[in-house]
Amino acid sequence: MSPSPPPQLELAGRAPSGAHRNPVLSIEGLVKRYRGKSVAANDDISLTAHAGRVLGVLGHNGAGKTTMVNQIVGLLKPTSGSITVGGVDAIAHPARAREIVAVQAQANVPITGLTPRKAVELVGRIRGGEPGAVRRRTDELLEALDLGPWADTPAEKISGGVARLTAFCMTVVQPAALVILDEPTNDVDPARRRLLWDAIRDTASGGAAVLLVTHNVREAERTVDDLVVLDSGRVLAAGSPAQLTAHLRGELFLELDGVNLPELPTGLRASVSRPAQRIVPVPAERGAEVVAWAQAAVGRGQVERFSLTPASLEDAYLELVGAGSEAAA
Ligand SMILES: Nc1ncnc2c1ncn2[C@@H]1O[C@H](COP(=O)(O)OP(=O)(O)OP(=O)(O)O)[C@@H](O)[C@H]1O
Repeated sequence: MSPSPPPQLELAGRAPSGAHRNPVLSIEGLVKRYRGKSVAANDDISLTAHAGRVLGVLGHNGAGKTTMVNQIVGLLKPTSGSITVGGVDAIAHPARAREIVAVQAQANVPITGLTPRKAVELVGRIRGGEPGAVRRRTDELLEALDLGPWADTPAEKISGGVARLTAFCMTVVQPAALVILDEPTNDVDPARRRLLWDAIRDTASGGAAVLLVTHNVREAERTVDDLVVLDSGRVLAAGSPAQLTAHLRGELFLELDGVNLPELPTGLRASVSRPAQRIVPVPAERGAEVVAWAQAAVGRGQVERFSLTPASLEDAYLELVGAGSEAAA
């Protein structure tokens, strides 16, 4: 049985209860066509981001995420549509809008000649922080991300992951109304990635609207309040993780790993089929039967490993953008 189609979901980041009436970022009908390209990189995107909330933007390679970010910060001029940041028309007045935005770009800013601590303090001072406060905030961030061992190491000797975390600290060392993070977890090890997700939540708790661009659907599920799923430049779905997965309630997902996978039980069909992996939606009432079937297949050596779990955001995402997504692999 294949999962039922996703319901019509409300448009991105709309305040769930009217509690967030003043969006920090509001995008309406955004279109960007690169010269010489027939397909729009952003095709009628609308979304809002609110203070105190994390808005995740999910989408696989080429979905149009970075194009959207570059327009918000004035690096690219939209073909049409509007972008309002803190009440300022960000297309007409990009410099004014940028004053209240902090961005961690996909590529790290080079900090050659500095240490992580010096780089973070320097940005804090450049952005108008008082020296003592910047020092304290830098210490706090370095500790929160367990960067102590590298804090005073020359940039030339730090790893990609430490450089990525340093770039995050540089972005949030001074408060900003809108914080944009473009793939902040790239290259970061699993233990520090958890710390980083906590730090991202703390950034929103501190009052910022956080726009988080990520491929990491599994981890984003625990961090974001609202989500926008982009595909081929368009908003495919938007809402909270609970809204996006609601139609899959009562559905379980069987994941099978092995090089000689057997035929599935009658009536079941894989939604993801890779050479040594299947992901199979299973109605909850067939759970016990399917576990017995999978255990028998393990006994015969046809399945190396299996799991049966409730639907996750990743399952909903795969259903939306298609199983071939690199993002979800
Ligand atoms: N400067 C450019 N000129 C022409 N086409 C571009 C340019 N930058 C991006 N594109 C195209 O626009 C589309 C969206 O790209 P974009 O980089 O915004 O996607 P993305 O979701 O950020 O992808 P990724 O996750 O790989 O960074 C792609 O088809 C890409 O090839």
